[in-house]
Amino acid sequence: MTVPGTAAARPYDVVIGSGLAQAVTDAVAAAPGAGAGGVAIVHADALAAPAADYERALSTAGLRVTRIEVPGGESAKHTGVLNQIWEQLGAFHLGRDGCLVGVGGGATTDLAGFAAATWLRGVPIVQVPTSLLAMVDAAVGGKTGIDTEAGKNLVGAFHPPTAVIDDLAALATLPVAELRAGMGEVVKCGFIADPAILDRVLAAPAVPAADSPVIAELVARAVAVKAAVVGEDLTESGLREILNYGHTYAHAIEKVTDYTWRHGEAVAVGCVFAAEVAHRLGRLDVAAVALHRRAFAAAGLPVAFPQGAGAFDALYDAMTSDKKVRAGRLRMVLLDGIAQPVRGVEPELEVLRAAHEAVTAPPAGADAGDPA
Ligand SMILES: NC(=O)c1ccc[n+]([C@@H]2O[C@H](COP(=O)([O-])OP(=O)(O)OC[C@H]3O[C@@H](n4cnc5c(N)ncnc54)[C@H](O)[C@@H]3O)[C@@H](O)[C@H]2O)c1
Ligand SMILES: O=C(O)C(=O)C[C@@H](O)[C@H](O)[C@H](O)COP(=O)(O)O
Ligand SMILES: [Zn+2]
Repeated sequence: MTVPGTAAARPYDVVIGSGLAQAVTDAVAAAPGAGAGGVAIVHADALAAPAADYERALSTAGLRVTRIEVPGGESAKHTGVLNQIWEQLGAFHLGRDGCLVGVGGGATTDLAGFAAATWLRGVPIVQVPTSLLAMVDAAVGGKTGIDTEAGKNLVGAFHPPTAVIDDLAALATLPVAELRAGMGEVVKCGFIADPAILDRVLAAPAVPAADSPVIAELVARAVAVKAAVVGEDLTESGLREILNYGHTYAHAIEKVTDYTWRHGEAVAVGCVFAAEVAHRLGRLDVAAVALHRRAFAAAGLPVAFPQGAGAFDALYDAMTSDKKVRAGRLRMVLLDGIAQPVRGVEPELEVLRAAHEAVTAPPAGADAGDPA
């Protein structure tokens, strides 16, 4: 699959398959500079074994290679870890004709991508996502960045990769709770653009096995949604905002829980929150709101945030850091129907509060609000 080029970026391929080690070496060879200035593999600690395999293959191809290990997960999206990467790139003398390779979940590809965007004011990166979430979303589209005290992803750059290698074999070692979290972004794509995703998830309510054809189909469908959008609007000046469906509330959940909620879990509740807002504005009917709860729950995801009960002010404060805010006004992506996203809706505070109450009340007779 190819992500179309824009005025600001070249087109690039997202290769989806199993056993794609050679594709990583080929992608580095095809990047501008072909890795001649050195190749630095930035990988999460849990991915040391595949990173070592890529290192061997790249060395065998005659390239100078180093590995930079970072902690897996959100805690690595910080200036301290980024600084260590910069120091190691300096010691390795990675040149403008060098290349980074990002290996890990979305936190690692966001971090490695930002290191690539900033080192020497920008060097190529080949992204090798190893979580479901990173394969369908984080590694595709060029949003890179880190978190700050003020909030999530507040420092970053648009820096598209030169290739993305989605090796589904990597999912074999991914903990099931992480696989489930990745379904949050997959189901989001179902609501904003591809209802066939919702049909698949509802037809078999369980997290699909990592090596199943269902996962392969869902990855292809979700990547197609993302590729089409970022191919039209890399820098989020318009259409790309639809990929942020559910994220206004999701990022607030992540911040107020100190990132103990996984991103994909928070996105699931954030989409239910957005549906509740849309319902109160007369945009979505009760059935569409219920469909949100059924689809995310079918994928094993939370559809409520009971811990947030009474915490509206803290969540609202976090929501005001949302990048879609303009002139101090919170702007949301909502739906006018399934696969009919609308951008730039400015709900009144009382609507937000009511939607918050609807998602913080524990669902009757269920415990679907707690992440695993
Ligand atoms: N840039 C974007 O467009 C974009 C899009 C969506 C999400 N994101 C970001 O992505 C991050 C979430 O990504 P995530 O859900 O992948 O979480 P993550 O990167 O935190 O990974 C979760 C854990 O799984 C481990 N892991 C990853 N792949 C593994 C594998 N194959 N085997 C064993 N362990 C593995 C990681 O090292 C980590 O400990 C968030 O920071 C979010 O903001 C960015
Ligand atoms: O690619 C995008 O654009 C998205 O909004 C995809 C989101 O799933 C992703 O979590 C993104 O990192 C959020 O970006 P932010 O600009 O709200 O920080
Ligand atoms: Zn997201």
